This record gives sequence, structure tokens and C-alpha cells, in this order.
Amino acid sequence: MLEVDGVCAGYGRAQVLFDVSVRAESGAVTCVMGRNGVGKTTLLNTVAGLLPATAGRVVLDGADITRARPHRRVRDGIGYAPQGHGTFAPMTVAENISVAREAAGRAGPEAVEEALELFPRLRPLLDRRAGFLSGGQAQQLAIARALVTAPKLLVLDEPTEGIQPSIVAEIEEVIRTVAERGVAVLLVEQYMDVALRLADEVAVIDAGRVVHSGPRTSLEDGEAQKLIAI
Ligand SMILES: Nc1ncnc2c1ncn2[C@@H]1O[C@H](COP(=O)(O)OP(=O)(O)OP(=O)(O)O)[C@@H](O)[C@H]1O
Repeated sequence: MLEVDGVCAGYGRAQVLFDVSVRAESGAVTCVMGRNGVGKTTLLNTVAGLLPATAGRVVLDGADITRARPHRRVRDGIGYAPQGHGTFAPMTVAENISVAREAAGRAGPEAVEEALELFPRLRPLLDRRAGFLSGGQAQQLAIARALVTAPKLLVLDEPTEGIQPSIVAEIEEVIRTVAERGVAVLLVEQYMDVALRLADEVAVIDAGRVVHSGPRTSLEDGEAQKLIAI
């Protein structure tokens, strides 16, 4: 579904990603791991089109989208829940969700109901402004906003960071359900226990390069774990 092929990217003269190749298949969770500052968010921003790739290709469903703008990528089927949620604080939960659905132009109004079935805790909060949500609620809203775009590829940046364990379990359940429905999930995750529960495939980044990739079971290897340990 997604092929990131030999991508380089960075900020001004500071190159962050070096020849990065990662794939995410439909119906599977691909987990990108690595220590702080190694380039995980930079990779996701390059996939979402928020940061240009200076070399290499991003291919979605066989189409080269390397130069496509972010809104085009949403319409092509990339749903992104960025780190720090990226929700509109002054807007209500309901407005956040409907704006995301309408902007994507991929799904009908029934997508909102489907997202609320996955995140029932959001239902009583529909009239609350997003800026007044707890961290866990805001994260659920961020994922719901990505889901109402009816993505083929769901991109999540550390969705369990700083969130209480009961909500983490609910978010994990949604990620699993979405993958089982055939969506490709590309997930940045720092916590080994979460990755071991969710990932089908893993890619470990260190200093802007992919230094390990393979099935989840390859994470049991001590060498792979050393690359992630803080
Ligand atoms: N907007 C920016 N301008 C300049 N440098 C940046 C910018 N965003 C990130 N960087 C730098 O790029 C490098 C990679 O950052 P990135 O956020 O991709 O790492 P990360 O692996 O996602 O880390 P974290 O787990 O802390 O989010 C870091 O050295 C960071 O300081």
C-alpha cells in the first residue's frame, strides 16, 4: 500500500533522513521505532506531505505521490494523527470531526457514526471544545479525525504517549480493529510493550537511517532492542 523508497529529508541544510525505505501493507500494523530525535516524526511528515522529500519516492497504492500536496494525499487516502494531536482547540469535538470528513471528501456522513462507535467516550463530549479535552480524549479525537477521512493508510505519531493505561488499551484495540478492516497502519511508537502487542512489522530508525526491519518477532532479538533502549 505504502512504499517509502530511499527517502532523504530535513530542515534547511540539516539533513535528518538518509535513504530511508519503509513499507506498510494493507491489513497490517507497521511500527516505526527509535530513540528521541532520530527522525521518526520527520518520516511521517514526509509521508503526509508536510515536508518535502529531497530524494527518493513515496508511493501510495502504486501512484507516485512524492510531490503531492498534503490535502491531495488526504484525498488519496492518507489519514494522519500527528504528535500533539493537531486538533482545532476552539472548535467542538463534533466540528473537528465533521471538518476533517468534509475536507477529505472521501467518506459520507456515516463515517462519523463509525468513528464514534470505535471511540464511544467521544460521544458525550461532542459539544465540548477540543481545547478542554484531557490528553487521552484529545488523542482519541485526533485518531477519530483521521478515521473519518476513510483512509487506506492511517498514520499515527506516538498515540499512546503520556496517556493513562486504560485509554492506551482502548486506543490499541481501535488500531487493531482498523487494521483488521484492511487499512494499512503506520505507527510511530516508542514503547516496546505496545509495539510487541500491536506490530506486524517493525522498522527501527537510528540517526536518520533504518538500522533494523523485520517482523515483530525480530524485536525479541537483543541487538534490535539495544537500538531502541533510551
Ligand atoms: N521544524 C524543525 N526544524 C528544524 N529541525 C527540526 C524540526 N523538527 C525536528 N527537527 C530536528 O530533526 C531531528 C529529528 O526530529 P524528529 O521529530 O523527526 O525525531 P523523532 O524521532 O520523531 O523524535 P521524538 O521521539 O522526540 O518525537 C531532531 O534533531 C530535531 O531536533
